[in-house]
Amino acid sequence: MKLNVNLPGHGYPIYIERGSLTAAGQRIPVHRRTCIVTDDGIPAKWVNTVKDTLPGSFVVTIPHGEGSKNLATMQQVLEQMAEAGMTRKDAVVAVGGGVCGDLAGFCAAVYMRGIDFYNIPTTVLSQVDSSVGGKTAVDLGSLKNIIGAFWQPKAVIIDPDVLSTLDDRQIAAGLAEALKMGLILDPGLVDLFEQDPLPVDEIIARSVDLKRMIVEEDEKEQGRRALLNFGHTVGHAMEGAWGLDAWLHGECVAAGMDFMLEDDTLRARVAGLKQKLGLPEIPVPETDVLMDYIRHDKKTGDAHITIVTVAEAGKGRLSRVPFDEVRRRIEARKQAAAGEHTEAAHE
Ligand SMILES: NC(=O)c1ccc[n+]([C@@H]2O[C@H](COP(=O)([O-])OP(=O)(O)OC[C@H]3O[C@@H](n4cnc5c(N)ncnc54)[C@H](O)[C@@H]3O)[C@@H](O)[C@H]2O)c1
Ligand SMILES: O=C(O)C(=O)C[C@@H](O)[C@H](O)[C@H](O)COP(=O)(O)O
Ligand SMILES: [Zn+2]
Repeated sequence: MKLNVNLPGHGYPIYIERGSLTAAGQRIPVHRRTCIVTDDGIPAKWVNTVKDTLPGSFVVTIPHGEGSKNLATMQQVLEQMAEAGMTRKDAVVAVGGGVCGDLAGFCAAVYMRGIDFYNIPTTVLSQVDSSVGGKTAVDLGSLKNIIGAFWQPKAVIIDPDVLSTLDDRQIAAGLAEALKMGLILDPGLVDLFEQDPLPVDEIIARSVDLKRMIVEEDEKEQGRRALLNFGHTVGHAMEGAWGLDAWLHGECVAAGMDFMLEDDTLRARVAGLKQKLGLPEIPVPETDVLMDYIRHDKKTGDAHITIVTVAEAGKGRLSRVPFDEVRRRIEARKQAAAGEHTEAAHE
């Protein structure tokens, strides 16, 4: 299956095909030098399959995990690109999850003020969400994605076969972003999560298409693209507050959605789906700590913040609210959770 992201002057194809890794060389034009950025948790067989199809390519491997998504690692990658003599005519190819893709894409965006970038996502999360749309970034301390650029890839190659080596925790965390996509845009996608076994290929294809659609509509997040931030306002804060490698991004997004669901029946349904996926219950940090992180949310301005709420599956809503509305929501959920625990103890 091939989708096209139609953007003025810099549109690109997304290939979704089992086995497409072996054909990467047919999708990526020959460059003089191609820097493949990967991490040390990604099975070598996937990286070598790509490398073997790309003449003139070399591999730069970063340590796995969110702890690598920073300026220090980025500098090391850029130094290796410079040492290899890469020019403006060369390309960066990410083979990995969202960490590799975000960091490699940002390297491509700034190296000699911008060179070609290709994304080959190898996690569920990166296949359903991060590989498409051109958000590239690194973290600053424990503040998520504070330094970055919009830099669209030239092509995205999604091969669901690579997920065969991914562990269950990572699969669940990636599916959380797909569930997010359904909750804001597509009730039919949410329904897919009720099926057994989970129709993972269909979930991937449908999520990617939704992402394509919203990126075409609002490439630089001036409006509706912010819907994709559902669960992230509190989720990013939880990620930072517990330390970036304590919980996975997708797990925190799943936890963060709870604060922004506006209907009890839907909240119960989502809780059931999260449990079915095996997503963890993440303890909620101190409200003041969360609020300190939320002050750095990219949707904040002066005393207000844009939040994404969902009252009905498929109907995400953006609203500009006073900053303290987020505090109120966090406190309200904490109180509700405390009440549920007391009730359970009395049963
Ligand atoms: N740019 C965007 O639009 C966007 C969207 C969503 C998330 N993100 C970012 O993505 C990051 C999370 O990405 P992620 O969930 O892919 O995590 P990740 O990149 O850390 O990958 C997860 C782990 O899986 C391993 N791995 C990757 N592919 C594998 C495979 N095929 N088999 C076995 N192991 C494999 C990696 O080594 C790593 O340890 C976060 O930094 C988040 O902020 C960005
Ligand atoms: O593509 C987008 O737009 C998203 O918001 C997707 C999110 O899943 C992703 O985590 C993104 O990096 C968060 O955006 P940020 O601007 O808050 O960093
Ligand atoms: Zn996300």
